[in-house]
Amino acid sequence: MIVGKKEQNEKQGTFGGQSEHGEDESLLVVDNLTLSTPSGQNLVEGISFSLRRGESIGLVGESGSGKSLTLRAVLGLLPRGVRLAGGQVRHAASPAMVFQDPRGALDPLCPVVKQVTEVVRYRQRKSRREARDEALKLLSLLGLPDSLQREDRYPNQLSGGQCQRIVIALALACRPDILLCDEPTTALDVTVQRQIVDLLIRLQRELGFALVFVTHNLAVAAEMCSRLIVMQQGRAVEAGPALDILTRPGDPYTQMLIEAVLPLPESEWEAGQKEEKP
Ligand SMILES: Nc1ncnc2c1ncn2[C@@H]1O[C@H](COP(=O)(O)OP(=O)(O)OP(=O)(O)O)[C@@H](O)[C@H]1O
Repeated sequence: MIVGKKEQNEKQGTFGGQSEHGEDESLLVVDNLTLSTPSGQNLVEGISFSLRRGESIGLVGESGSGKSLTLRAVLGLLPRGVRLAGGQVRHAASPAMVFQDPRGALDPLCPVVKQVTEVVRYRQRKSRREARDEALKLLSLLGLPDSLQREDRYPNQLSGGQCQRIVIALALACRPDILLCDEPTTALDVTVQRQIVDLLIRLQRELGFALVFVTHNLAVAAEMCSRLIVMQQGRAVEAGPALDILTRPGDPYTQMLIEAVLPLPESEWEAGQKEEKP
């Protein structure tokens, strides 16, 4: 069952606001989520986590481990052929999603500033003029060049990194309390990946949204997120603070993912230092 704030409040009284003890409640609770095919094959099994405002969690694992399906269940958009077979997702605020393929997520026939303006206008209920001003502010926040703001550029006139920034702007135009990112750096080259990771870290600090970050790259996840869930074949094999998982992996699969991250080549200076030591 995927339940929003209003329904949840009706069912359990306090979810999404202050608890009876005055503590802040979670913005998102994924409780024993199980997704299956119509024939009953489980694709995701028993995934649980919760997030408060400003917290971040990374879902890590190899291709096909169930990360994207988990994220889609949080968004409430399961693909055809996948059904909720057990558990529930409860959110106290509506999430927005940054998809993996930035070009595919944009309308190729509409100038990018107009795309952001339309989302601001619809989601923030602003006039066309106010919405365009707000859209331009968002684009500056995302570090897009002024030229892009003055001229009406189409997605095919932008680089992959610029398209990904526009896709992030579209998600932020919804003023989300929960941001879902599905491998947002996979389609980009390594230097642009770095910029997008830094951008998301800065935006989360400034705007305070809760973040669910899906990636197969353990190093990126550990940098973005304070907690990790390591998934294999639809199940969580390990979950906990990112640092603990990286330094003391409890499961051989996690160990294998850590070893799959290539170490940086040892610099000549470091090599020299080692040789000098007795
Ligand atoms: N619409 C669908 N119908 C049937 N099976 C599906 C469907 N979508 C995904 N699956 C299966 O569910 C499993 C998990 O898929 P999912 O896309 O969540 O993996 P993932 O961990 O996100 O992989 P990747 O990193 O490659 O995106 C896979 O075995 C996949 O084949």
